[in-house]
Amino acid sequence: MLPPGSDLTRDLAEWLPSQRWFGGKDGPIDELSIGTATELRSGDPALHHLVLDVRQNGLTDRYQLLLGVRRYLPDRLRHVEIGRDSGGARPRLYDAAHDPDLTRTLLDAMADEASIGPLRFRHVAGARIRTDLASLPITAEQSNTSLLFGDAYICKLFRRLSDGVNLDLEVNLALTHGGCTHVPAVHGWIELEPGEPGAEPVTLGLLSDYLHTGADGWSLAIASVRDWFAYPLPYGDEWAELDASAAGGDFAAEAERLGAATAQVHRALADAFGVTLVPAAEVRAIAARMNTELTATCRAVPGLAPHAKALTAAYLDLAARAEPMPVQRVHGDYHLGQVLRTEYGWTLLDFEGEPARTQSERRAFAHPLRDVAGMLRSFEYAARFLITKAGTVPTESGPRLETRAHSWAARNRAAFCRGYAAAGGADPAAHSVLMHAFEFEKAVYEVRYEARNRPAWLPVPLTSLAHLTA
Ligand SMILES: Nc1ncnc2c1ncn2[C@@H]1O[C@H](COP(=O)(O)OP(=O)(O)O)[C@@H](O)[C@H]1O
Ligand SMILES: O=P(O)(O)O[C@H]1O[C@H](CO)[C@@H](O[C@H]2O[C@H](CO)[C@@H](O)[C@H](O)[C@H]2O)[C@H](O)[C@H]1O
Repeated sequence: MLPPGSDLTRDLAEWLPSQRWFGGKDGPIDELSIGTATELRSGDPALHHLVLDVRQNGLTDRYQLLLGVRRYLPDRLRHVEIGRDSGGARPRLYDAAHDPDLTRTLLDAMADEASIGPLRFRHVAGARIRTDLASLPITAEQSNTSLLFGDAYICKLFRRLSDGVNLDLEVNLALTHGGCTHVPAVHGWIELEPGEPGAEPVTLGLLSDYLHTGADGWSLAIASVRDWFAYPLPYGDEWAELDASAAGGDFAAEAERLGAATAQVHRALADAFGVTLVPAAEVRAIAARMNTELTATCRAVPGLAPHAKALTAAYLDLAARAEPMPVQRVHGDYHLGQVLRTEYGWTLLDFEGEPARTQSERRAFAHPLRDVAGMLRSFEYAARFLITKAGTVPTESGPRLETRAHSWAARNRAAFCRGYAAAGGADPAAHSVLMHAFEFEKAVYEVRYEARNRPAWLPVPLTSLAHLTA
């Protein structure tokens, strides 16, 4: 049984701001109410699914919570307790995503395709969901919470809920059905019935293959940069002549394979969702929007202003192109942290798009080279990450390291583009106007993202812009 509503909402309002995934940390919670409460398991422990309506600054966001209820709380769950111990006067409450005794209920319900209150649990046709696995939450800094079920599944529980079908579910289901092997296969999902007739269900969770042998692209790339930075320079001052292929941990072959996998996923996305042509007039409007974002970001982050002229020139070139532009569904927030290298090749994750964009902006068709530009930005980031983390590179400093970073980025950017074009994607070298505009657009987004979320990282996009616009 849940405690009285007023106690529960007070406890939740106190607890939410301390959660990594809570998106409203920059302001107070004006009001918190319980939108839906669904008992998924009775007894002790009990499991309730809650949708919380959280009002801040005149806007309401919805969050989901698996609420565990126990008479006695074992030590292993103390760190996720919600509210205070009342000395036995009422049961203890906690975040049940951390309780494998309760999360098993999700697998059972997906295996049975159960409908419980407004919740529907689903599995893909013909899938046999294993229900004998205990869960472990991934502890990485994430905006959602993912549970690992043994080595078999990863279940991503979306914390802040968006209206309608989640993009990750939509894209992964379509690509899985189309036989694309560069995304983790989907096994099941959880959804909330729409509040209004005719509306789409709201996706609550997604159960996919857990690629337990995978290593993420960012870690692999950083290992390669570290190796290159530590590579001794044999010919006195001739360091500027060296290219990054000299180091043992060269990443270029992987970058090339990643480019090929990206082109194959773009082809699969085009097959699944179609391709349309944006007329030239609309391309001009896109270029104008890029410039508006640039102006707004320069106001917020003055360090961007010295690059504004070069960026505006690239947007004007795009506007002057006077050609229709083919567009399709794309990844939308493509970077090295979104790809996993397994023994079978590269796998792409997280098709949810840029977190700061609206759902319809994220679903909108775009030119596939936008993703290519996103990944090129990521090579720039990887190349400079160790430089901004002062003290991690013992050998050289300042301009010399920047030269090394530049040569690593150039080598891997070229390899990625080569792999992309060779596998049938549009050749980035033949579309320099698009590539410049898309890469600058992404860099502006990054400047804004870093200024808001990770100010210590702001020099990374700014330094790389200095190189790209020189
Ligand atoms: N299918 C998977 N197999 C293995 N690891 C995964 C899988 N999906 C996600 N991960 C790991 O979880 C991390 C976060 O996943 P992601 O989908 O990007 O979540 P979020 O939207 O919360 O950032 C990834 O960087 C990756 O390391
Ligand atoms: O992965 P998310 O969907 O949360 O994407 C956001 O955060 C990313 C950082 O985690 C951010 O990516 C930027 O930093 C990366 C290194 O940490 C780098 O590889 C990317 O190229 C760079 O854009 C992403 O932009 C943001 O939307």
